Amino acid sequence: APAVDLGAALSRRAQSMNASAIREILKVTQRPEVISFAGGLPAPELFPIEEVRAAANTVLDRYGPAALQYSTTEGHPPLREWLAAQAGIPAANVQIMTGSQQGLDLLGKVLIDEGDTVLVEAPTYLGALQSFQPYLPRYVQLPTDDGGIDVEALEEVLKTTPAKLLYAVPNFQNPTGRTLSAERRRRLVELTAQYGVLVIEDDPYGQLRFTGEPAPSLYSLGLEFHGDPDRNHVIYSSSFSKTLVPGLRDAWVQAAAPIMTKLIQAKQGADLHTPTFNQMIVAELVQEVLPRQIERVRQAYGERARFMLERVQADFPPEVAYTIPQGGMFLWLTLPQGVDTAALLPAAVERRVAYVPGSPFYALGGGENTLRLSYTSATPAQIETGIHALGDLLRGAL
Ligand SMILES: Cc1ncc(COP(=O)(O)O)c(CN[C@@H](CCCC(=O)O)C(=O)O)c1O
Repeated sequence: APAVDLGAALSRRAQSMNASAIREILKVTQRPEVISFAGGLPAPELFPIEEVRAAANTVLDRYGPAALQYSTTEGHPPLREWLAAQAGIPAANVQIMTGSQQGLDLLGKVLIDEGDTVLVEAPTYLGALQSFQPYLPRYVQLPTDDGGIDVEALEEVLKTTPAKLLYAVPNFQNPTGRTLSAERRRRLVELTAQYGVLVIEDDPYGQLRFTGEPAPSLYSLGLEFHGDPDRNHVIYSSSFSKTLVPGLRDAWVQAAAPIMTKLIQAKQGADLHTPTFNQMIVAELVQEVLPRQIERVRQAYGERARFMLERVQADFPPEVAYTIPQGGMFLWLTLPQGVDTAALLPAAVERRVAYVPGSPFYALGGGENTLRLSYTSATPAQIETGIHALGDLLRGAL
């Protein structure tokens, strides 16, 4: 039979796609003997399993077959209404997503034309790069420091470079753990409004603050600036993955009507709707269980972050720089130039410890001497052992 050249059949979009470093590493780190600081996985031992079991039963008792039937693309009304009330906006401006990863993919689909300039932090969340890549943007990297995006540099870029959108993770950024300061948030919202640049505020970690003072979301600053959710140039994306559980794949986007209309159409084409049963379960949990769970994980993650920082200070060579997060799941290491953290990973896994090499978090490459550590899914004992092993490895590599 004649062979068909299947590779040649792939679309240009498909040919531009690449694997997620995190997803690939997770396959390796599933081995029980490996202490993984790689995936931003919530602590499994803290999952509210009994509460989810009870909610599932309540949902089936209350809704019966409707809990297992097709439902609307926009999302389960009680869940949308609860989210809208939390944000102080109409439910029409809230769209449920199947994980905020789907939100990023559909926002890429409805906003990015080939060659559009997309401004991203250096480094930024590699999952966003993976979602945007198939729409063939032109990335421009924004420099960041301990206060997050350098808004002076942003202004310089905007003066010379027309940009379609800016993607930012202002709270406890993935991968650096940094937080955008309040005054820089105001400046960023003003500048992007002035130059007509849409902002995607990706905020799955906002509730996981364990120290310092909260700053207003870019979305709320945009609302203040425009006075109307349907004129807000800031799009907000968040998720129940880090505050409740990731496996139910429940998240949401807040956007102005012209964008929301297209997001819904894109979602119709993607998965029709987020699983009905999962949405109803989450809607059962948001009133009482969610606030308790947030307190629980904030406490636990704060302890684990402090412990990991203690161990890093004790066991790592002085040449290693690290960020000090105020919340979230990550801290970010910068090693001396010339160290290649991707090349070091196999030796780390041999010592039964894993991390995410930093280079995939840079849209335009670089960062070979950086790496990301997550402290949330390791117990204090595992943190002590894993950081000690990593310290030995890094000392040997310098
Ligand atoms: C800034 C940011 N935006 C969206 C997501 C996706 O979270 P969900 O789809 O809402 O679960 C994430 C989740 N990232 C984690 C989880 C990915 C884990 C995995 O690929 O299994 C990580 O960076 O390790 C994120 O950090």
